[in-house]
Amino acid sequence: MTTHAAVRTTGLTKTYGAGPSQVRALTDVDAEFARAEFTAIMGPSGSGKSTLLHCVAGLDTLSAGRVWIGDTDLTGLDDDALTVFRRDRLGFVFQAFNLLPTLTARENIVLPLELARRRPDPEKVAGIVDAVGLSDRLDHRPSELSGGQQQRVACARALVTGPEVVFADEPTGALDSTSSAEVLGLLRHSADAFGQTVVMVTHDPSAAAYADSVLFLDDGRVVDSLRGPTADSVLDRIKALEKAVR
Ligand SMILES: Nc1ncnc2c1ncn2[C@@H]1O[C@H](COP(=O)(O)OP(=O)(O)OP(=O)(O)O)[C@@H](O)[C@H]1O
Repeated sequence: MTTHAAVRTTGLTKTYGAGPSQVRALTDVDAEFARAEFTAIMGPSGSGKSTLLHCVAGLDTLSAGRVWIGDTDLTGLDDDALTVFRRDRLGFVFQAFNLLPTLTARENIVLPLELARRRPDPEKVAGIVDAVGLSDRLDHRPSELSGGQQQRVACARALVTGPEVVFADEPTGALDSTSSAEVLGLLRHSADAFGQTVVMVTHDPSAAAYADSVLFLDDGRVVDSLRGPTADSVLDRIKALEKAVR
């Protein structure tokens, strides 16, 4: 299956649990995330944002439907193939940083290359370290870094393998506004300078304004989208959705 989009879903449905306690987190989601673009996913709490991100990133299984990354049907891969695919082709940034505490910043950054038994290209690694502005903190452990610095290490780690798609789940949720701007600037740069596709879940309209477009979810369905968002236009759209739901 050839597709122009970097990431595509058809009929993506996800339910948790069974019987009366079953929760339908996503219903029949058809979505496309354009190549080399930065897309934000927004929506009220519980609307299915994290579930969508986890399903398209191969971190969770679907109940129905399909997910393609480029020409690869993720739903057709077994667990081992999926692990290798995620390691080699995707990057992840989470709200909680998820760095290994006993490793230095430098060791955390190159870990994905080591896991893939790929030799770090010193020039490339230096370029990424430079882009994240951490050259003087590389020998520090995560506990010796600020939250913003830890998240920049996590971004460098996500970018070091040159992934096609970077998935970010509330990457600025635990950061102050200055650190948030640095991390969002990095994600923007990875789309603009490296042609990477970025898909980010956020609650924050000013974070979404860094994206090329915004996909709005409500109650497990895609209900709206917006190109060229600004913080104000995103906020207006959210208010309109809230009114429509009421
Ligand atoms: N592991 C799980 N088991 C059962 N229900 C779950 C599980 N994970 C999520 N859900 C439910 O699925 C729905 C969507 O959750 P999800 O976390 O994707 O929403 P969200 O939009 O990311 O929310 P938030 O903004 O609060 O993080 C919610 O009703 C949630 O309670």
